[in-house]
Amino acid sequence: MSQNVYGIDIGTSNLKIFNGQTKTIINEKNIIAIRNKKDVFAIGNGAFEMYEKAPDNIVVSFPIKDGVIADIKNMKSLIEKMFIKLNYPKIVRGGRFCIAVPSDITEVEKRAFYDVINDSSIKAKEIKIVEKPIADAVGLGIDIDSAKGNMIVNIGADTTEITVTSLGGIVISRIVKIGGNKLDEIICNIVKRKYNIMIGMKTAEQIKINLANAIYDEESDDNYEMCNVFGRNIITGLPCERTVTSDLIYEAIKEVLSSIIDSIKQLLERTPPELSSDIIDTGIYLTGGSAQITNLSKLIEMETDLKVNVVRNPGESVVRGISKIISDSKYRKLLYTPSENKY
Ligand SMILES: Nc1ncnc2c1ncn2[C@@H]1O[C@H](COP(=O)(O)OP(=O)(O)OP(=O)(O)O)[C@@H](O)[C@H]1O
Repeated sequence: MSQNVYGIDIGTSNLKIFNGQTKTIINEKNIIAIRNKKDVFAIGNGAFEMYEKAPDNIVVSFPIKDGVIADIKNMKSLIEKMFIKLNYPKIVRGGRFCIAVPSDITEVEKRAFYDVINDSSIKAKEIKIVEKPIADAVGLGIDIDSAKGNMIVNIGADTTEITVTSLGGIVISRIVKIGGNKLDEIICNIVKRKYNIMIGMKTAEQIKINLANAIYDEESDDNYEMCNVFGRNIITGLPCERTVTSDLIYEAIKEVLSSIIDSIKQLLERTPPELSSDIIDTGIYLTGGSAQITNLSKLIEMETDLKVNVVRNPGESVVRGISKIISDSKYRKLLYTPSENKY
């Protein structure tokens, strides 16, 4: 049966919306292009096309920074226009909304996510929020009411959220401000340092997706890969092309990956022993778009001696969880309304 319900995961890099009418998920870049400081020129994937290419009168920006809303005005405009673009405006009238929020942020920051819908032109009947790791757990198919402890590590664009859940709640959780964007940034830096070539963040992301490998064996030819990149030579100022290899990318990213693993180990050390034994049994669940880095799950397994589970399309695990939560009344207890604070 179709339902007038919508689930939203507002990430730093991607905006994911579940539509209960069509039972579909859309996943677009969470970015907006504003022309002449006032007109919304483009949103989502269309605005991302313009990123790092737009003339001075068009400002292309991401309204979320480090997992929290940095620009509420643009975030509201983006959501409103996204619903119009997806042709939802007629059906959302009177709809019920569920928004996922990071757990390790302040109540004021959580309230801002709620206000994105509440203060917009969308006429919602009900708006609830759910903690992201809880939605992640439901999306992973974990029995949320069980007394068994689970560790979920969600590696997104700006953040890594590490959480231990049990009995439908969060036992401990920590957000580290490191994710896929940090890797893109250091890939830009190493290409500049090594080859005197300036590349954009989009090119760096493509290099990461094609070449990043969390385990690199210098003795083996199997993991040696390369790709051609285009940029600007900082000495001549001219456009140029250059081959970048996987060993260079490994050297660049290995420290960032090891600091993520250190944070996982720190949370394991703080986990109550009874829950630790459950985690030994079930292993760690790895989610978020950056979980797709080649061999990252294997590296975490080697470093922690724990099994690591990765699901298909890990970047949509949270929104898959929200879709289940909002569609089934048995999950209603996981939803709440944040307190009305001013920010
Ligand atoms: N195949 C891939 N290999 C490596 N990284 C990838 C791949 N696909 C996507 N990513 C990275 O995943 C990140 C986006 O993941 P995700 O959608 O979970 O983040 P988000 O929810 O927008 O961010 P956050 O959780 O930090 O708010 C980006 O940094 C992107 O480059």
